[in-house]
Amino acid sequence: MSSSSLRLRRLGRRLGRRLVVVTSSNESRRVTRRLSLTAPAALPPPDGSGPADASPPPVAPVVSIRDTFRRFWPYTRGVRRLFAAGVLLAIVAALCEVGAIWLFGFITDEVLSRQNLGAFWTPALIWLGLVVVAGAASFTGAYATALGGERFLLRLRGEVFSHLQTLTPDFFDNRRLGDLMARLTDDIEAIEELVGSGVVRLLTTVASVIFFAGAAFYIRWDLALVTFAMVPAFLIVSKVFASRFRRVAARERLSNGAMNSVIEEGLANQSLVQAYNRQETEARRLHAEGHTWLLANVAQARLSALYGPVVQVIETVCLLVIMGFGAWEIASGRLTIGGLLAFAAYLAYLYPAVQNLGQIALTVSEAAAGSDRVIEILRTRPAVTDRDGAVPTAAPSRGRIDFEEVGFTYPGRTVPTLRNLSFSAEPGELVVCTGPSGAGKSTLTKLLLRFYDPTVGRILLDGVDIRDLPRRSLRDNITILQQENLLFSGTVRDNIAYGRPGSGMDDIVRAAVLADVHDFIGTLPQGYDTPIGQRGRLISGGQRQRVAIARAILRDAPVLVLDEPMTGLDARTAARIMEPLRRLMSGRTTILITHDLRLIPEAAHTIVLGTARDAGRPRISLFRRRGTAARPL
Ligand SMILES: Nc1ncnc2c1ncn2[C@@H]1O[C@H](COP(=O)(O)OP(=O)(O)OP(=O)(O)O)[C@@H](O)[C@H]1O
Repeated sequence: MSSSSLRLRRLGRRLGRRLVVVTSSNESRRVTRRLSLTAPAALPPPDGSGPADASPPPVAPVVSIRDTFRRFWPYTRGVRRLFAAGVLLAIVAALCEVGAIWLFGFITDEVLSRQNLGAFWTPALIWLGLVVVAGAASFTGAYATALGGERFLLRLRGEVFSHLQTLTPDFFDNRRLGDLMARLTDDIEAIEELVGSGVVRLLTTVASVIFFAGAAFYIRWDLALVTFAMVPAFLIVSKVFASRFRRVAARERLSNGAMNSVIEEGLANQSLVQAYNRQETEARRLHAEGHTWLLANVAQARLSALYGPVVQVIETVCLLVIMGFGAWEIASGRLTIGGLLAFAAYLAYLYPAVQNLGQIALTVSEAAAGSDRVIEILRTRPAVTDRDGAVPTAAPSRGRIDFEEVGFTYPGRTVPTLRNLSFSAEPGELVVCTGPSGAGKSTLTKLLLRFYDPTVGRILLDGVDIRDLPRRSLRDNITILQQENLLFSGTVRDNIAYGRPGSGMDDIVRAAVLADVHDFIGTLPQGYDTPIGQRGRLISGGQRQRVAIARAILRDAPVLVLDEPMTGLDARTAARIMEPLRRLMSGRTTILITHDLRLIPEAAHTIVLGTARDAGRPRISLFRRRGTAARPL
């Protein structure tokens, strides 16, 4: 085999491999990662109005590629210029490559064949110039496309996240957090690959195919026709391998997900694992999942390794065909050696571009599957919305609360959780809500915060039906303190200031003093700037509770809901919290949910809720009034 044909083969192989193998494996990995994460999602009703977020998670609907574009193309506003620049610059780079290959043929004929060094310099310099321009264009184009794609992702992710924040907590109770996270990451990337960089890739690949095929035709149209007959072979091989890649990569993603959950669970529950001496069990679980992952990866590697030689065989057949016909054309004086080499080089660029087209088609249809899952979230309506013309309450409100004949049944349930619940809390008054587990005490809080609306009856704040208030205004008037108070992983100061963003240090310290946590904060290494770890795990339960009380004091809302504030605390810690709690409750309308009847002062109003065992009876079985005076604990 001549050195020029060897060079051609190498050139063809290198280019082909670069454009084909890498793309295939990366794409299929990405695509299958998404497939493996496909999880139950809510199906919108046929009228397209979307499911309410309280519905159970069904399967995501199938959305056509056109609908996907219609839905997400508006998000490219502001970045379309970047995408257009990406396309134009990629086209410039491709044109430069066409020119460079032509010069390669020219140098072969005019310089090498004729051994005329004088004719070398000008084309060599132009070639170099073209390569520099192609490099600069391709760099800038890739940069513009990446920038556009990332901005698109940022906007879409922000939009989906904001929408998720409008959905009631029940939506999240019915979903797997990991699945939602996958939608916010992988699935949104899939949409970008379809609507953003996918479009750029498609246009530039089509342009490349036209340029390289046109150039090959220009050199020898009959030879081009013969060699183009080989194109379907690339497409078939590409398709066969891509589908296998997808299946294998899907297995890899599945086992990767399973392995990650074992790691996540094991690490999250470290104290339980160690306390129960289950380290070996966890290690065995990880090994089992890791082994499945290993098998899937080996299968993937096997396919990748096989793909190269198969493509190489087809390339060699192409090359031999070109050589055979080329030799004949050269012999009959219709083609020069330089022309033949340039022709072969054009094909070396053309074949991968053609394969890329097949790959794009696959990616596009798979990416549409990911976009279904995001559309499904965007279509989900909040179970509770603001009424048109809802007017905010006076800020702050007086804090009078009325439950009037309130009844509530959770979506999908038949037995009501609450029935005929009526009580009033005057401004500053304490109402204690007690009853057995499952009686609906926390449900009452959810209704007050409008996470749900009552099925019957109504709830009033200062005499206004809370359905007539914007939810933001309603919730600004209510502070909730739960059994397990949720803290963030920031500093103590961040966590207290969360109650009222923009609070000054003086206010934060005052709240901490009232919550009896200031002295403790003083013992921390960095005082108020000490990080408190994930969910505040670096401080004790009682300390967490007092930080949460400081946060609630800073928030300074007229209505306070305390949901089992002492649960999980020992008697001494609970006693320590009493005083700050009293200060917090003082002057606020307080609904205290508790099992602990010792907490109930004589003067408080008490609501006792019934349980499901009270078959046939109203859930709210008793409303007792022990007194009328409003008194803190
Ligand atoms: N999101 C939900 N969907 C369906 N049913 C729910 C939901 N949340 C709670 N329930 C049901 O409603 C009933 C009341 O629950 P709730 O949490 O209000 O009880 P609770 O009195 O606060 O109980 P505990 O004292 O144990 O905290 C329970 O039977 C519970 O299973």
